[in-house]
Amino acid sequence: MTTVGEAGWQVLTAHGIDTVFGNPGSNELPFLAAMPDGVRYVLGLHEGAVLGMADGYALATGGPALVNLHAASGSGNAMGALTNAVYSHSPLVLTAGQQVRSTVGQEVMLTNVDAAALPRPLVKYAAEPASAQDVPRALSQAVHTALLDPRGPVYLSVPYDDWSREAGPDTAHLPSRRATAAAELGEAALSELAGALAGAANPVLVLGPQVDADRANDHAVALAERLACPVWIAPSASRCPFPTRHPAFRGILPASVRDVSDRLAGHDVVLVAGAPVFRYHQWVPGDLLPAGTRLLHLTADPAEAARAPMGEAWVGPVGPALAALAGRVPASGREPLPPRSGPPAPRGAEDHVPPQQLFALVRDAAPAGTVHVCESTSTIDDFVAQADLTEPGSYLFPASGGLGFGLPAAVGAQLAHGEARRVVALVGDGSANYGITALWTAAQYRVPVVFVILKNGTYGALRGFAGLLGTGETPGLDVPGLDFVKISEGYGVPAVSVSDAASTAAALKDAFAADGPRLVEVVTAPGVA
Ligand SMILES: Cc1ncc(Cn2c(C)c(CCOP(=O)(O)OP(=O)(O)O)sc2=O)c(N)n1
Ligand SMILES: [Ca+2]
Repeated sequence: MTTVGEAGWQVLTAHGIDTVFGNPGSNELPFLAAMPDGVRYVLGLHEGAVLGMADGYALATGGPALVNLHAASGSGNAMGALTNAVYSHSPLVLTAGQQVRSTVGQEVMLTNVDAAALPRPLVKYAAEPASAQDVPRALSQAVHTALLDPRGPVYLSVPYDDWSREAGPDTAHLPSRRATAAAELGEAALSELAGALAGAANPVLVLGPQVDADRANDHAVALAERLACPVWIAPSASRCPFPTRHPAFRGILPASVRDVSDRLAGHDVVLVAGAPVFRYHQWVPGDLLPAGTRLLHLTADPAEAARAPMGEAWVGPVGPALAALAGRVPASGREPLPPRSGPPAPRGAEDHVPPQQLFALVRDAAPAGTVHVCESTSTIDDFVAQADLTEPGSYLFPASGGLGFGLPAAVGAQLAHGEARRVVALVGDGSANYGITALWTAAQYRVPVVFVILKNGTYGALRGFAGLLGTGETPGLDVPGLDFVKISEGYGVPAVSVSDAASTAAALKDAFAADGPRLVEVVTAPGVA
C-alpha cells in the first residue's frame, strides 16, 4: 500500500526538494516520520527565522523551498516574514500540520481554524484538501503554483491523520507532471519595445529584482551599452540587478513620487524591467512622470502590470525579454558613458566606524562573489556607494521591509551556496532582534555566515522618518544596552565587538577565514556603549 505520506513526498522530491526548513509541533510529526532518506531537515527556533531561512535559500537557488510549520501559532509567527516572500516572488511551499480531520470542526486543541484563510493575502494559493486522498495532488498543485510566474509562496494545511491513509490509485501520475509557461514575449511586443527604445533620444533603464532573479544582469548590461544610457535600480530594491561599478550605474531610485520624477526628468523613454511601478515608500507627492516621458513596463506579474498608476505594461518572462531586446536594439550612436570614479573615500572616526567606512572594510575583506544580505535600514545608500557588486544574487534585502529577514536569510543563502560563495549579513542592531534565533541554527549546522551587526543604539531609519514627517522625539526610537557578543555566544556563535577601523578589519579577516559562523558587532555611531 502507498500511503498519502509516501505519495506526497514523492511529489516533493520529484521537484528537487531536498531540504525542509521547519519548527515542529505534534501535528507535524507524522509528515516528518514519512520524510525519505536524502532530505535534510533544518530546524529554526522561531517560525519567523524558519521562513526567513527558507526565503534566503529560495532566493539563492531559484528553486522551491519547503517549509513545515506548526498549525496556526507556527503559521502566524511566520506571517511577518511572508510579507517579504510574497513581494520577492519567492517560491516557498509552506505546509502546516492540522489536527485530526474529524476533530477540526470541534476546534479541539491545536486546531488551525479556517486554515486556508489564515495566510491570505500573503500567499498565491492556500488550501486544506477536502480528503486525505487529495493531499498528494494538492501538494503537486502547490509546487506548480509556487513556480509558475508570477512565482510566490503557497500554503497547504494537512490534518495529521491523513499521512498514514492509503493514497488513491491516481497519485502515480503526479511526480512526472510538468507545467511550463510561455518562454518569452511575442514578436509584436518585442518589436514595439525595441522600436520605442531605438527611437528614444534620451532613454533610461530602471531595473528591478526580477532581472536579478532571472540572472539577466548581463543582458541588462548589453542593452544599456547598446543604448549608451544610464541605469537606475527601482525603488525599495530587494536585489541588485546591475553591476554597481559599471559606467551606466546611477544607484537606487529614491522611493517617493516626486524624487523618482526628478531623476527621470529629461528622459523621453523609460524602460522599467522586472519591478513594480513603483514601490514608493516616503509620501512626497509630485508628478508621476515628467512631462513628455513615456514609461514602458516589463513584468512577469500581471498584477503589477494591472495596478501600476501610469505607463504601458507588457507581461512575460523578464530575463528572456531583456536578452531579446539587447539583440534587437541597434547601437544608438551616442557616446559610451564615461567610466565612473571609484567609491568615495569614507570618513573615519576615533570611537566608532561610520557606516561607509565599515562597508568599505567589508568590501575589501570579502572574497569575490560574496552575497550581501542587508538589513540596516538607515545605511542602504552608504552600502551602495561603497559596494562593488558584479554577479547576480549578490544583494538581498527584505522585499517588504519586514524586519527579521537579514540573519535568517543569510543562513538560508549560505546553506544554498555551500562553498561556492560566502555570505555576509549586514544587519542593524534593531533588525537583528527580529530574527536573532537564526544564530542558533547557524551554530548548530556550522553555517559559515559572517554576521556584522551595525550598532548605533537606535532605530536609525525611524529617526530619519521622524525628520521627514516632523513627528519629533516620539517614544520607541532607541535600542540602547544591547550586547550582541553575549547574545551571539549564547546561541553558540563566536563573536567580537569592535569600534575602530583597524580592529574591524582584523575581525572581518578572521571571520571570513573561519570555517563556521562568526559575529562582529561594530559600533557605527559616536557615544554608543
Ligand atoms: C517586523 C518589523 N517591525 C518593525 C518595523 C519598523 N522599522 C524599524 C523598527 C526600523 C529600524 C531598524 O533599525 P536598525 O537598527 O535595524 O537599522 P538602522 O538603525 O540602520 O535604521 S526600520 C522599520 O521599518 C519593520 N519594518 N518590520
Ligand atoms: Ca540601529
